[in-house]
Amino acid sequence: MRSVQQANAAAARSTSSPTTAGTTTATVGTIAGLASAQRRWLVGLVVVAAVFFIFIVTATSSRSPGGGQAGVQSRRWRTLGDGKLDIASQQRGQQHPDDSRRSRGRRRGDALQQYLFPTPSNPDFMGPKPNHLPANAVNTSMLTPFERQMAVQVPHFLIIGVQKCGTSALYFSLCQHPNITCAAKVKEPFFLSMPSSTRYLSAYASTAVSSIRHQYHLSYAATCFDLNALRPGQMTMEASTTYFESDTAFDIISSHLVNSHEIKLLVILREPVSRAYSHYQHDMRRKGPKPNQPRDPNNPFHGDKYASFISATKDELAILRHCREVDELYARNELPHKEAFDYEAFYRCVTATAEQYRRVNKQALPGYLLKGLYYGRLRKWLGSFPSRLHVIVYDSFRFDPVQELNKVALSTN
Ligand SMILES: Nc1ncnc2c1ncn2[C@@H]1O[C@H](COP(=O)(O)OS(=O)(=O)O)[C@@H](OP(=O)(O)O)[C@H]1O
Repeated sequence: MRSVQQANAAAARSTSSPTTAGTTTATVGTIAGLASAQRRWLVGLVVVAAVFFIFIVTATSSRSPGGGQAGVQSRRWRTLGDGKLDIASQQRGQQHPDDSRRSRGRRRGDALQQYLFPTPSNPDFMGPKPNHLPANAVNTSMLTPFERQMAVQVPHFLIIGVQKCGTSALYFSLCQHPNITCAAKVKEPFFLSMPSSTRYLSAYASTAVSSIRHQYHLSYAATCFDLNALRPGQMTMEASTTYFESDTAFDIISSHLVNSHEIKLLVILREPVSRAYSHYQHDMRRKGPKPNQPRDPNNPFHGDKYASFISATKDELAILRHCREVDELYARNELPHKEAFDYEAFYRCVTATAEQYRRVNKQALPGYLLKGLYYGRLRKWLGSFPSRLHVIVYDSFRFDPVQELNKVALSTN
């Protein structure tokens, strides 16, 4: 038997065959030949390019688990300048769990919203100064041209109210129109009745700086709409039932939006007692006691006051009666005023007494009956926007929706 050393020596001889050795020698000879032919610079260049290429590939893959595409994406996100939102993780090279195009658009819109209309949780916001945006304001020029074009599409028409008058049915019916894009994030964004909207706008009201108006529009659109879902050339719509009775919304629409935009307003009104009862049922469903759950003593909707519609409307009815009596005194000339029925005075009395009630009881009235006093508000809106406001009667819409929708289509062109 051969020894182990003899076997290893034989194996070593067989692996370093004469053919391989010959090839290696020939290659070395060729390179040496090239060098000797004064092409050494070419070889050097090829080696440097190869090393550079390997370095780039390694660096990109270690920064981004998703490969080169995610690397590009993280740079794109960084341009928004946000360090608090998901963008921070994008900067670290991590992809958001939901990284669809739609989701990215939504997050971008949220970032925009936070910078232009910061919430109390954003301590950097001290109120804007004329001609001076907050230092950390988002640079809206970083939006893509498509997003800019889409974002300035402030709603072409608004459903301004009234709560429990069929606004949802109206909104979703109009959404089915082929010329309307329903890209709303929510049906009721309440954007124009938010106090922060007035604060922002009032600082700029006198400056008439078009870029500020542009930013306002951007932020409004970004709040209402999923920017990626908007389509060029289509109308957009927003529905917030608080606008009808909100002075803030009225002021913004009349001082700002109507001057810069062909906006149309829709309001749908319902017989006030049915509206009141629908409103009461809505509140009880959301805030009232639930079966198999203990009653909360701190929740007024769990107490006796809201146990029935009659008891829930007792205080509001008392206010209406009180103000009506005041008016009858006017009518009998027992007060210095000579007018017969003075609705404005009646409405002022109701508003003032409801405000007094809120201060004394530290709680606002739910408005089951008071929200049905349409006349005072309607007069204000119609007085300012006679050609822009289209009024729909709930019963007509309920019984012949097609005809009413056609009238809306005509009124909004
Ligand atoms: N198609 C159609 N036409 C007319 N009315 C309809 C329609 N669909 C629903 N409803 C009734 O509308 C009431 C809800 O109104 P809103 O959608 O404005 O409510 S909300 O303010 O958005 O919560 C609510 O009234 P009540 O049932 O009396 O509560 C709905 O029944």
